[in-house]
Amino acid sequence: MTHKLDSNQVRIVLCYPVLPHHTEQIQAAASDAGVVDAEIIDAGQERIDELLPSADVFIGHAKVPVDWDRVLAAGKLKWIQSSAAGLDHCLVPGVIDSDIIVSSASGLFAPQVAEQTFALLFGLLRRLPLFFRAEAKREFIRLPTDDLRGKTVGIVGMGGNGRAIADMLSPWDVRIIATDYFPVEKPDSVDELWPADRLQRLLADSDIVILTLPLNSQTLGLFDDEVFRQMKCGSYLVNVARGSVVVESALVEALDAGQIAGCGLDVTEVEPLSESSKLWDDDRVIITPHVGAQSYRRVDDSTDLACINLKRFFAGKSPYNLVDKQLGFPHPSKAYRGQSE
Ligand SMILES: NC(=O)C1=CN([C@@H]2O[C@H](COP(=O)(O)OP(=O)(O)OC[C@H]3O[C@@H](n4cnc5c(N)ncnc54)[C@H](O)[C@@H]3O)[C@@H](O)[C@H]2O)C=CC1
Ligand SMILES: O=C(O)C(=O)CO
Repeated sequence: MTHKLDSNQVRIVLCYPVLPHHTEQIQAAASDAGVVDAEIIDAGQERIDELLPSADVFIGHAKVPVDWDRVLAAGKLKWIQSSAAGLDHCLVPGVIDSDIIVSSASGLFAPQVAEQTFALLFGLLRRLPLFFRAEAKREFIRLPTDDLRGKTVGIVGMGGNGRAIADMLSPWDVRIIATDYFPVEKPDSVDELWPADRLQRLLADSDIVILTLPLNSQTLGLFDDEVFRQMKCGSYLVNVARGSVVVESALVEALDAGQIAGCGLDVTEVEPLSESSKLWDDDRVIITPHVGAQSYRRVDDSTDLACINLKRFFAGKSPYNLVDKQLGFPHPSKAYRGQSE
């Protein structure tokens, strides 16, 4: 498969929070890749909709609405290197049906997402929301807390994030079970890896369920009333994937019914979460504002991957994390796992 563009004049439009040195790094990578005249434009969120139709290559993650029909009608865009692992921002039907190649940041933020998962998990088990609220009122309340050790942890989605979480969890004397769409290459840290359709079995066994699967047409609203009823009574849920995988009204009901003991949410159905949501006031809930990947390293790491993939793309090779657009995520054989070339 060759991805060489017709012209040596290539316009690369960026839409993630780059600094001038990131733009220079991309310029140098394009030059190393043999592009004679690369024009790098930092569109930012403000100008992405205006500039995307003129781009040959798009690197970034548009958080504002983009007129994809206009982009497709212009017929110029060849490749999207998403600066997010989730592709809900760009995998619209027109892009899926087009020849545009899409590659993702899958797994790139796995160490940070794993740490975020741990923060949420320990906060829940050690009842930090309750104690923080008491602290704010100068109250001394002493109540028992829960333990991680001895628990069964079920991870739904064994991609970059799921694997990093399992590796970080494994020294903690826990049993780790997981499901994945492609249940291949079971990591040593995982006790059992099952296909995605064994979710019910995973839920029945797990004291803690961690969501690390992508949002796509199959996973939208997956955690509904019925799925919550399949969870072990008194178990915990941590969602570091996408809010819309969970039906929030069903989650609130599961908490009200005591079906689940608590949840840690880095993501919600609508972001920011509505002011009127019952979840805000619940001592068994921790909400963080979608910061799993928001470490100081993020832009550097995203730029490094973009540069590696630029060289591959212009050499006619598949970029790492090449997305299967019908599935909505990369096949594991295409995964970026820190390769330098
Ligand atoms: N909270 C945050 O800041 C972040 C959230 N994310 C979200 O987490 C998701 C996962 O990220 P990565 O691990 O980097 O992506 P990834 O593409 O490496 O992994 C996704 C895995 O889920 C599996 N999968 C797909 N459908 C499934 C199903 N129905 N059941 C079980 N497994 C299924 C895939 O086979 C793949 O192994 C992203 O799609 C994104 O939405 C990613 C990074 C940061
Ligand atoms: O990479 C992703 O998908 C994220 O959600 C990061 O913010």
